[in-house]
Amino acid sequence: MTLTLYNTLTRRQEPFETVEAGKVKMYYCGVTVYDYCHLGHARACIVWDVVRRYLQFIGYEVRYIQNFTDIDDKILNRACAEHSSMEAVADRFIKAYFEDMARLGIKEADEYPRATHTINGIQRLIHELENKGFAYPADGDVYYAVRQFSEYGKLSGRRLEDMQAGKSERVNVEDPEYQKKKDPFDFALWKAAKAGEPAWESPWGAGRPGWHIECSAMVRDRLGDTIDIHAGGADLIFPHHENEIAQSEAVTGKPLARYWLHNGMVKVDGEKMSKSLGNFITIRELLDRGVDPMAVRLFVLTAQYRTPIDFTDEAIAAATNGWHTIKEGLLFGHQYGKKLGWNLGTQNILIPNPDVERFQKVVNNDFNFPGGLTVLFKLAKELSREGHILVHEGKTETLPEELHRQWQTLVTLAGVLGLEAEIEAETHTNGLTDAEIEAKIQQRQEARKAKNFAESDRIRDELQAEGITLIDSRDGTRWHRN
Ligand SMILES: Nc1ncnc2c1ncn2[C@@H]1O[C@H](COP(=O)(O)OP(=O)(O)OP(=O)(O)O)[C@@H](O)[C@H]1O
Ligand SMILES: [Zn+2]
Repeated sequence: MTLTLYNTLTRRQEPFETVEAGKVKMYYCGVTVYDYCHLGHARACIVWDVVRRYLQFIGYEVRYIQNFTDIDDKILNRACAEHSSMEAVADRFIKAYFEDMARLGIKEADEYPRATHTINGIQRLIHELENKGFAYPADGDVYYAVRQFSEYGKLSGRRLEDMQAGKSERVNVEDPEYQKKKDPFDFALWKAAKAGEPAWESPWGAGRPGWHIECSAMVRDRLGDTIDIHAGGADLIFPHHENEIAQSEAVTGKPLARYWLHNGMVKVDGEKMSKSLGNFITIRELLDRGVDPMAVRLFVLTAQYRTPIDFTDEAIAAATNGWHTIKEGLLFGHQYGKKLGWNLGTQNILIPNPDVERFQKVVNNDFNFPGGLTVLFKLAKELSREGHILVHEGKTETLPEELHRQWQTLVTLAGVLGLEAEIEAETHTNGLTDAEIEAKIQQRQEARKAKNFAESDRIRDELQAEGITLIDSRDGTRWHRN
């Protein structure tokens, strides 16, 4: 079974072959820290978290680096508005980032370099670019000369000539930078200090780095000249990633990344969810509304990672339903394992296991996580069905060992997608486990059949006292915790 990935660079799906056998070097362009993260950032972080988990699951050793852009006009504007410093704003939102991502179950990256901690690496790279004729100073700024890099545009498929024709969208003649550039498409590697802004000494005068150069420097510092996967949102293909390639490859003469992978956008009414547009919901707002973090993961994973998804209340509600189904399956072992006489920990689910094979086969096709989820849903539904049979009939249809294998498979595969149920909270709320509640409902059914209504009322009251409400209907009795 080979993993094949759609590579934005080649516009084809290709077999995944790493530079070094068995090892993956992966870099993801993280957030600019001037506000709380929204659902769009959640999608990007969840997708790359799951990609990393999956690569580890299939046996790779993964080194995963994610940056924080902690110097930027937007951060400076916020610091100014709050009479605070750029560093204080960045620190506050980095802290918030970790809180939000922990709630979503995102595993921490191996390292989180920050632009302001990489100034030496950035300056080294600019210096080399200048020596090789790809960069020129202009009045305290330094610009990258895009026409010197013959492959400029290879990632995005944009050619300078075409952009020239429609240049109005990109070029602002009023912009003071425009006056300094040799070509309107040149971009800043270094910006001269403005009064009151943070600045670092450099051979070009005091100033600060441009945005694109920080990633080229961080990749080189932490991972080397050529990495396996460079990831980010599709909104970064142009100009950010195009410029990263131009910077890094001009210096090293080697490909910056073998595979360029891009997640699709979370949209609202067809537009990118974005801090700048103001059409966003933050992760903490969504979770504080009571949306389960695992439902957010499911919302993200039910779409192929490259396709755009619309954020709607209905989509979140559907994901919540889906999560309840998977959660019931995940809790099966905790509820019924003992009763089924499982000897926990004695099985090795990975040999030979058709469900794991099916999961891997489908996900190997360009990280098809929605396809992988169908395997999880099948297992979860089957386990829930057996759970109900067990409660009502005292035994299961399938052999306990086989159910044990199915449950372990579900837990393992759900873990690859970062889906985990909180065992204590779910099975022991109000002192009664789901199985105990189901058993009491069954006793009450039997009392009612025998027309022993005093007993059936007693059971109802007993459950009510435990905070459990029963709802009788023609199809049987449903229940919920209050
Ligand atoms: N709506 C979205 N859907 C999916 N990914 C997104 C979305 N918005 C941002 N991202 C991704 O999140 C990561 C961090 O983004 P960054 O902090 O640069 O946000 P941004 O694009 O400036 O956001 P905004 O436009 O909201 O200010 C990038 O990889 C980016 O592509
Ligand atoms: Zn980047």
